[in-house]
Amino acid sequence: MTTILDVQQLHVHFPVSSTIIRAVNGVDITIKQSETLAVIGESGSGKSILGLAILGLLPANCTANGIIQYRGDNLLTLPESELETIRGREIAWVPQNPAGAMNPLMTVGNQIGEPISLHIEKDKNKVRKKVLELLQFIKITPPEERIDSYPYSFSGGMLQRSLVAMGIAGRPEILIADEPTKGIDVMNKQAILSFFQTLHEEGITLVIITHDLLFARNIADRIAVMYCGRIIEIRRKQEFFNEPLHPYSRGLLRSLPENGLYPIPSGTEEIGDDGGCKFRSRCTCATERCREEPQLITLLEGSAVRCWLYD
Ligand SMILES: Nc1ncnc2c1ncn2[C@@H]1O[C@H](COP(=O)(O)OP(=O)(O)OP(=O)(O)O)[C@@H](O)[C@H]1O
Ligand code: NI
Repeated sequence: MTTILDVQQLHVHFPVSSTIIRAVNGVDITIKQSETLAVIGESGSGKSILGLAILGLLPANCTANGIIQYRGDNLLTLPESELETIRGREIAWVPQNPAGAMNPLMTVGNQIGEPISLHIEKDKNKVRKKVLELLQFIKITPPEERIDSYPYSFSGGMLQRSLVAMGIAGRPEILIADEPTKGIDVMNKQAILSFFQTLHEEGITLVIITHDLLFARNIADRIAVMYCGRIIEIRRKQEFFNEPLHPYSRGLLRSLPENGLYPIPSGTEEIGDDGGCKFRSRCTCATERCREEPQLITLLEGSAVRCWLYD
């Protein structure tokens, strides 16, 4: 399969008072055209910052280094004007927090239509027709009655689905969605799952950032696990759920209700940036060697783990 996005040695650092938060700390990941990749990992592991770095939407108070190769360009060094033409049209972002992400003073229809009129179609009537189709697709019905509504009149699930519609309105090659199922009920989750499946069938490359392992299992071709700003395991979905390799991944799966809800132990000591494995204070398999940072060890094509157990 062809590579659509190649991230190499990505670092995103936030200098905060006397220290540096290494939100993304050396991520290497190759995303294949038309695959669905789920990025999982606990809160603060750097998932959203990784997504924002790809979109060129990082906050101003950070520094980013490395390579994000897309069609011959390093997105990290591309001028803002060029990033603007890529954003929405080629790579789109579905942000977390639907309520905060929409403009309360603009109708939902106009917001969904914006990427279409920016990138695809100037004719207002044709844009409206496309927005109606999108509303139908995300099951906000009847579209004719909903298109001129303001966000306050939508439920959380409807707003979340509207954000997905905004993301796909510009017909992007790559859609990156940040926690698309957060805080929504089972019905809405099911609806989001089926839109993503349809998009996947249409060949759109999907990167889904999620806490929800079961959602990841339903939707993904591959699973990438982040821990402290690094990818510690990336595997085909089936392999990952059958036999997770990294001790942290094994802990994640054991914490699922169906596997007994065993919690991952919290660390006994705070591990600073001493160059060793960040998980070692919580790891039951840790040895002396783990004071040294493990490399990402490639197992098969597209499959790797960062742990000395597999060296
Ligand atoms: N604007 C910022 N200034 C300083 N630190 C930040 C900023 N944004 C994020 N961080 C830090 O970067 C790290 C990674 O954050 P990120 O939002 O990517 O985590 P996440 O994996 O998406 O977490 P969650 O699952 O809670 O969304 C965290 O330690 C966070 O505190
Ligand atoms: Ni996040």
